This record gives sequence, structure tokens and C-alpha cells, in this order.
Amino acid sequence: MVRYNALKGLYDLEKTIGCGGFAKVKLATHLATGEKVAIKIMDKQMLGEDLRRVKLELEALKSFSHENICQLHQIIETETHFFIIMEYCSGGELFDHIVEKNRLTEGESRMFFRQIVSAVAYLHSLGYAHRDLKPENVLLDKSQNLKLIDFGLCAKPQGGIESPLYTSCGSPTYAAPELILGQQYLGQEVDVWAMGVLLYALLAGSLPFDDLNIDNLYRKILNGKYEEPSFISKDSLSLIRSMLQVEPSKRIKVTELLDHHWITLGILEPVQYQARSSSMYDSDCVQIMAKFIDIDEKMMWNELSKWKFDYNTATYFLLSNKKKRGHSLKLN
Ligand SMILES: CN(C)C[C@H]1CC[C@H](N2C(=O)N(C)Cc3cnc4ccc(-c5cc(Cl)c(O)c(Cl)c5)nc4c32)CC1
Repeated sequence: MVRYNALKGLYDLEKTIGCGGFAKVKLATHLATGEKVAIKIMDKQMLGEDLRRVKLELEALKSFSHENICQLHQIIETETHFFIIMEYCSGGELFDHIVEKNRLTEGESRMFFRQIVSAVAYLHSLGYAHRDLKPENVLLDKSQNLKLIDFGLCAKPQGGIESPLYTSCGSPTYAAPELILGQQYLGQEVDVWAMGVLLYALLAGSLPFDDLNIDNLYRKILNGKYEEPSFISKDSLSLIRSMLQVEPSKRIKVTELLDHHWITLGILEPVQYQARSSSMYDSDCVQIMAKFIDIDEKMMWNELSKWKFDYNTATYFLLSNKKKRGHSLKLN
């Protein structure tokens, strides 16, 4: 097991839980609380021009605070490595969950899809587009809450979310027609298309556009025709159709999804997408942390409210998670 000095005394590294391109993601334990975290480790030498993408993702992650977006806890940068410490999602990938159950019922799909709409609406409200939405980038935590991950491709166009983007990116299977054609496109319209593919995958247990031959796959996407299985309800099919519109301007807007009748069926509540109240002050956690290093609570909160994403930030997040789960609050 490679030992990293930067993590000594702070985190205990455990097994590798995945590899993504230029990064390795490992399970680890945050020593002060004993809570599990995921640490994305990147070797700077191997990054090359991807360094820009990493900086992008870090800036994005630092500004996100939402129930359905994987929470950043701490960033450690050394001469040779980046360590990105994040919330551990023990429920694995949504993709595996769908495969395991073959396909989900309309009710289950609605509960998951509402969380995706909430996360994407939140991203767009901050001027970001994800641009690589796919089941592999949607994880589950232990209580089946969805967590969006992998913001390496997310964009915050200078001119705001309405200004066109050019770089074609993301996986072809979920890529919108305008992306494939290399045309100018709006990040939020591309995200809506990918959400349509995601909703189809939840309800059908298969992909609307799939082909081993990339040219056939492109033709199918540009054609915008896909199979409508008989077991999917008319309501569901019409929502999917409104998202999988080849012409971007004809596609439903994320804001129209928030209170769409399929989304609110049986729930009657529109989707809320505001930032979570975690930036609220949790005095129990602050008191425990202050006592632990023998400073007063005000000093501690003064320090924490700078959101430095240092070990204190991680401890505060993990302690408040522990409290939310009703566990005893103590620091080691
Ligand atoms: C295929 N990808 C390019 C990488 C893959 C690496 C493992 C990861 N994972 C898994 O695949 N489990 C099955 C376990 C797991 C548990 N918790 C996680 C918490 C965070 C992340 C995460 C990973 C990356 Cl690359 C990020 O950018 C962010 Cl913001 C977050 N991945 C986690 C993760 C999923 C993605």
C-alpha cells in the first residue's frame, strides 16, 4: 500500500473503489470522526493538459452545496499530488442498481429522477452545465439518495449559461445531436437531452440509442427515433419525448421539469433545488470541535465559516453527517 505523507494522521487509506482516467479513487477513514470518505488521488506528473480540467472541477466542487451533489470535504495539494476528499457513496452506481433490478417502476424512477432534476436545476442556477450526465456518474448513498459526480467536463461559460459552447465532450451514447454534429450548443439543452436518456434507462432498463458501431449510433441519435416499450406509460413516454427532441429549441426546459405533472404525480410537490442548509450553523458540532482544540466556539465558527476545505471543514461536514444519522458525536 503506497503511503502518502500528506494523509498521515488525517486519513487511513483502504481499498481502491475505482479508476477514472487520470485519477484513482480510494475508500478511506477520516481519523478524527471514524467516518468513511472517498479520496480521488491524482498524480500531477500524469495530468498534463488535464490539469486545467482538474482545476475546473475543484472550483466547481467548492461552490456546490446540494443534497444530490457529491459533497467535497477537503482538498490537499502537494508538490506531486492532488487529494480530493469527498463524501463516500456506499450505494454504488445508479447504473448497477438499474441492471440489478432489470428496470425500475414508474414510482421508483420518479423518486430518482426528481433528485436528478434537483441537482441539474441547482447546477444551472449557478451557471454550470454538467455535460456528462450518465448513470455511471450518478451514485447512491446508504439511504438511496442520489449523488451526482465527476464535474471534470462541467462548464461555466464566461457569458453565462446562455452562451454557446463548442467543445464536444462526454460519452456518445448520451450525447445530444447538436454535440455530435459539432455545432454550437447550450450546456443546459445538452443536459436535458442526457436527462431524457437517463429517464429512459430508469424506466426501460435499456438505452434509447445504442449500437456497437459508432456511425450507426450517431445516425440513430440524429434521427431521434427510439423504441417505446409497451410497459412504459403514455405519460412517461410523452415526458421522455419532450426531452429527446432532436431540435434543441424544441426540448423542454429544466425549469419546466420542476413542476411537470409527471414529476409531481402522487407527490404534488414541485422539485426544490436550492442549496442545502449545511452552510447553516450547527452549534453542537462547532462546540465539540472547539472543545477538542481548546478554543472558544466563536473562534471555531469564525475559522469554519471561511470554508477553506481543510481538515476542519472535513471534520465539520462529517460530524454533522454523523449527527444527522443520530450517532454519538465524539472526536478521536
Ligand atoms: C468512471 N469514473 C470516471 C470514475 C469512477 C471512480 C469510482 C467512483 N466510485 C465508484 O465507482 N463506486 C462504485 C464507489 C464510490 C463511492 N463513493 C464515491 C464518492 C465520490 C466519487 C467521485 C469520483 C470522481 Cl472520479 C469524481 O470526479 C467525483 Cl466528483 C466523485 N466516486 C465514488 C465512488 C465513481 C467514478
